[in-house]
Amino acid sequence: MNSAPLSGLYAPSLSLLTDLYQVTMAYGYWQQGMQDREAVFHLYFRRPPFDGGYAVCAGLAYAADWLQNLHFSADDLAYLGSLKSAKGGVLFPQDFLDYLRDLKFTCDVDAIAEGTVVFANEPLIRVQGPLLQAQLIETALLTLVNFQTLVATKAVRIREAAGDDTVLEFGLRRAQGFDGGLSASRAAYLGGVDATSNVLAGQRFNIPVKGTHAHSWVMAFKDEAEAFTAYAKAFPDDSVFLVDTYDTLEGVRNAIKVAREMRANGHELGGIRLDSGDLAYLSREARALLNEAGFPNVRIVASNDLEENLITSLKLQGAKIDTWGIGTQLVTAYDQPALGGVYKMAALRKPDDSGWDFTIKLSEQLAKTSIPGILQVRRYENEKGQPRADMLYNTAEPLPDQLTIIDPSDYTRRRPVRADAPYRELLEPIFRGGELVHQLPTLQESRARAQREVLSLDPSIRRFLNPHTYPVGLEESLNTFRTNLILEKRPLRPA
Ligand SMILES: Nc1ncnc2c1ncn2[C@@H]1O[C@H](COP(=O)(O)OP(=O)(O)OP(=O)(O)O)[C@@H](O)[C@H]1O
Ligand SMILES: O=P(O)(O)OC[C@H]1O[C@H](OP(=O)(O)OP(=O)(O)O)[C@H](O)[C@@H]1O
Ligand SMILES: O=C(O)c1cccnc1
Repeated sequence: MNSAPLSGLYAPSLSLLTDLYQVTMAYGYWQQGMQDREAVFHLYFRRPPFDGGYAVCAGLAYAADWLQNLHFSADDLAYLGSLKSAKGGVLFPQDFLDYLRDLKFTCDVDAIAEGTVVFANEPLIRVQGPLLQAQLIETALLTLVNFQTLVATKAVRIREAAGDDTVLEFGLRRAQGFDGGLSASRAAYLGGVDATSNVLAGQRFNIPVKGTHAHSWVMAFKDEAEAFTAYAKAFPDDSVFLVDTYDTLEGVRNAIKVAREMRANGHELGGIRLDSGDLAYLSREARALLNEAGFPNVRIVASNDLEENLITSLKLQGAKIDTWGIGTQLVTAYDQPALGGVYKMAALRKPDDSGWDFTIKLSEQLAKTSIPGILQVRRYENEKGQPRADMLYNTAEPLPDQLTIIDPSDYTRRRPVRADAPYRELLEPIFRGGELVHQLPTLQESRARAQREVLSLDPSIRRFLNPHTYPVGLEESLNTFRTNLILEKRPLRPA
């Protein structure tokens, strides 16, 4: 079988990271002469993940990087040129491939900063530019933002449950392939974990790397104590012993024995790790043994399919765990493996260039009907900077003096906005005319933002169980316009 070398996966051009239909539509638009008609698209999700009250957005740095490098290489074009139609002719003619070869990304992109708390229906990214380009980038934006937003949100929840304890991400081996593992490590760090076991993520993103050792280390020696002694010899100041290979509490006693030897040589054992059994009981017993032996500072690390609800439960059970090692549940977002973010067209220049046609995708469910316009998200905050309500409005239309926010699923729920209410506009310019115009924050800055933003949310929105719904509504004139557009587009079916 002809298999491409893995080292090619991160080659400069990833422009084919898309669904075929983006390219077939691009050809169709080009054939129709519609390629440069200006269009506006929004990327948003319809429900916060994990039945939670919010999400923390992530993935913009990857998306910006992908957009900056968007071009079709000779290899890409050769591949597209090799695709056949059902009748055996070429799928894409040479003159279209020539067009793609010369294509330069020229769109405007506005986006919400990574680490910002976001809610259903809010555009995380708005793209405005030539229809062909704005459409072509859909799949890549979705794959990059959906997954990282999902994992960052999961990490925030785990951080909430762990409080001030240390959280380590151990997921690479269980992640969805190595790109999934790499972007999950990044998103998990953005969401608040303290370190990762993923060394490539450490190198690429400057994330602290940490770890213990595996059961195989213990199995490789005559007995557990010998294994611990050997590990301590290799890492006299960085040892955490995995104590459950044979019998956990016996393992703790062996760890104490070796810790005494280490102390005699001027070193301190860093910690022990529990990886099976009743973690509440075993951690309490282990703590007692360590304390009695004069090792109150030896940390207790726990792992084994942990997630936010288990951490909460273990804490309620009085577990004495200082550090949580979390793999599978975090990097695969186990309880909700996809965010479900979508990318919908919201405006198209009229063919005669005389203004905008605002576009809508209808659905049987009002909640799934898209929002037309060139949208901005305005977040109203109280004096302490705590979010109170978000308003989506159409920047292509003048705003009335008196603003009212309408719940789009129930127009009787309305909130007048005080004229002096402080607010922030969340979408900020990232690309103008295809040029990056924004100094993207470092991962560490986005992580700090996520922590600040989550803390500023009301606890009723942060709680895991039946969280309060944060108010996100449409500015009244946008809501009226959308309602009329729905009525105009929906066929009248006589009873
Ligand atoms: N006190 C506890 N309360 C609730 N859940 C717990 C507690 N202790 C451990 N768990 C969790 O229970 C799940 C199953 O643990 P189980 O005991 O079946 O696995 P195990 O002991 O690790 O088995 P194995 O040796 O096969 O790995 C894990 O997700 C673990 O984190
Ligand atoms: O449970 P997770 O949240 O996914 O965390 C990662 C798991 O990966 C390791 O187990 P594994 O059995 O793969 O290797 P080991 O022999 O080192 O325990 C580790 O011991 C954790 O249990
Ligand atoms: O360092 C560890 O303890 C570790 C790393 C990966 C997976 N599980 C545990």
